[in-house]
Amino acid sequence: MQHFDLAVIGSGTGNSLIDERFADWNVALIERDETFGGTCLNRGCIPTKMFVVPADFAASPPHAKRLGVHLEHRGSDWNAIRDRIFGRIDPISEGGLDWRQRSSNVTVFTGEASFVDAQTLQIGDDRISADNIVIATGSRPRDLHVPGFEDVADRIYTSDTIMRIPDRPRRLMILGGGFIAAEFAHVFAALGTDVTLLNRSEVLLRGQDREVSEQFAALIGRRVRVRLNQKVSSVEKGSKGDIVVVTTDRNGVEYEYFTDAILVAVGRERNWEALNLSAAGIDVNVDGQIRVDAHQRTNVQGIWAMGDVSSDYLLKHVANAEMRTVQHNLLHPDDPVETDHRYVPSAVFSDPQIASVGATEEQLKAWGNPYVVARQRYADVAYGWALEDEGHFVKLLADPRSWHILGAHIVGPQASTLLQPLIQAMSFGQRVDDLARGQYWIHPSLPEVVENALLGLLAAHRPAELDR
Ligand SMILES: Cc1cc2nc3c(=O)[nH]c(=O)nc-3n(C[C@H](O)[C@H](O)[C@H](O)COP(=O)(O)OP(=O)(O)OC[C@H]3O[C@@H](n4cnc5c(N)ncnc54)[C@H](O)[C@@H]3O)c2cc1C
Ligand SMILES: NC(=O)c1ccc[n+]([C@@H]2O[C@H](COP(=O)([O-])OP(=O)(O)OC[C@H]3O[C@@H](n4cnc5c(N)ncnc54)[C@H](O)[C@@H]3O)[C@@H](O)[C@H]2O)c1
Repeated sequence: MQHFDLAVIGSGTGNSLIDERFADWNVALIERDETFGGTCLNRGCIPTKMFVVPADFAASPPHAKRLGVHLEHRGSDWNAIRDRIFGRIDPISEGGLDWRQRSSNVTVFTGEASFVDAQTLQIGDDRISADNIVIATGSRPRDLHVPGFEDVADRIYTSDTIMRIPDRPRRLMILGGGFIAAEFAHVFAALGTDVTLLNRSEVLLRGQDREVSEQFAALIGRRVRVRLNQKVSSVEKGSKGDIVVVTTDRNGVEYEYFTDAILVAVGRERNWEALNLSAAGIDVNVDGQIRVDAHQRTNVQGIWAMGDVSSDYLLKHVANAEMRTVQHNLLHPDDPVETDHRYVPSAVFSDPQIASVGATEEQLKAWGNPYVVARQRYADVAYGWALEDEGHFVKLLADPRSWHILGAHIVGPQASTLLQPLIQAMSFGQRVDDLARGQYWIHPSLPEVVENALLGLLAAHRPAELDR
């Protein structure tokens, strides 16, 4: 049996862990998928955003029209878009595997890892042991079981498969109302597909500040058919070779939709089952989330976990932060660090785009936290006039005692970019007044919408002690 200093399970964020500081370590890297590099690179963040950019172009004519420019979306070449994206990504994945296979200190195992005991892993016919084991096995699309799915299985997709389809469907039914549903609704609608977004609950992007999710639903609802509070009860082949989706609302009323393809986007499951965690005595929550402490340690000495399989956040920047914690703690066992999960931002790259960090207004109310709130419309700053903006805004929540930002929520163009100074302010404890007036804001740039939101907070609620 081969023995290693370190075994890493999963080639997504797990692969990034093994940097040059581990050159003296004998490392095993185990990946069960034929594709190397994990979700973000191959079927997650990166390809989706590479689809969003052409979609943004395709969706631009109505925006341009408001400015007096007559553009026409005369069609998009799905094959060209898809092949450009994967023509860039696939070589990165293949090159990454090739490079790893040639590294002198890393042995790549292709196969599914499962624990034999706390220091031993079985991978197919190979059995290896390691002093330290890092679990970075990520997550996968959650299955949805609907009567009739098996009859149209060749036209049911998940985020893993839909980006590589040979032809863009004329009609697409998206099941779910979260991040993935929101992003693909934009992509396919912009490129010309007739999209229906069907969600079980009454809220899209649940978990966002309520005003943001309501505005998102209103704006995306102009471009795709949004149906809330409906559950799919069955699916069958239609007489014209299409798919008939039968849904039921809360009152038991049935509806029928006709579509050419279905995208199931109802959340993700953590990849824990195959690991045989009980053989190593590793604690796991009921939903398969491996339990870790702030140092990314599981309850078993020498076994670590990071990323989607253990994190509260299924986000790549969080997986990366957790990975840096594990790296440090492996290299400096006497000086361990913790992952900072205080201000985790996220963005939904749809149209409209959404970005947020910190608490929502609903959470602050529920927690009984005192707060002040300000809203700033894009339409009321100079760059918003240039955009002839309609319906986008920044919403800020702050603590009226400390004047620290408690939550920031943006719906509109460049939301993810605009949010960054607010994340920085929260992370470094900057106060609203310092952030607003302690620096220049370039005029007349779009970030003035953030500046004005900050000034709005102060104008509405400025305490006397902040007057200078
Ligand atoms: C469509 C989509 C879009 C996304 N967009 C964004 C975005 O814009 N921004 C963002 O921050 N996040 C985004 N995410 C989330 C992000 O992709 C994930 O949070 C991140 O990739 C998780 O990384 P990971 O290393 O934990 O897992 P993964 O990258 O999934 O890696 C886990 C690897 O482990 C392998 N594996 C699993 N079990 C075993 C086993 N037993 N043995 C061997 N190998 C195993 C898997 O095959 C996989 O390759 C998106 C996700 C999806 C699906
Ligand atoms: N831009 C980004 O950062 C980005 C993009 C895509 C995905 N992600 C990550 O991936 C995660 C998964 O995305 P997602 O959109 O699949 O999940 P999600 O958790 O964001 O949303 C799941 C949706 O499915 C619905 N749902 C759940 N079970 C259902 C059922 N049985 N029937 C019908 N509807 C059901 C929920 O009501 C919800 O609307 C996200 O939470 C996010 O962390 C991030």
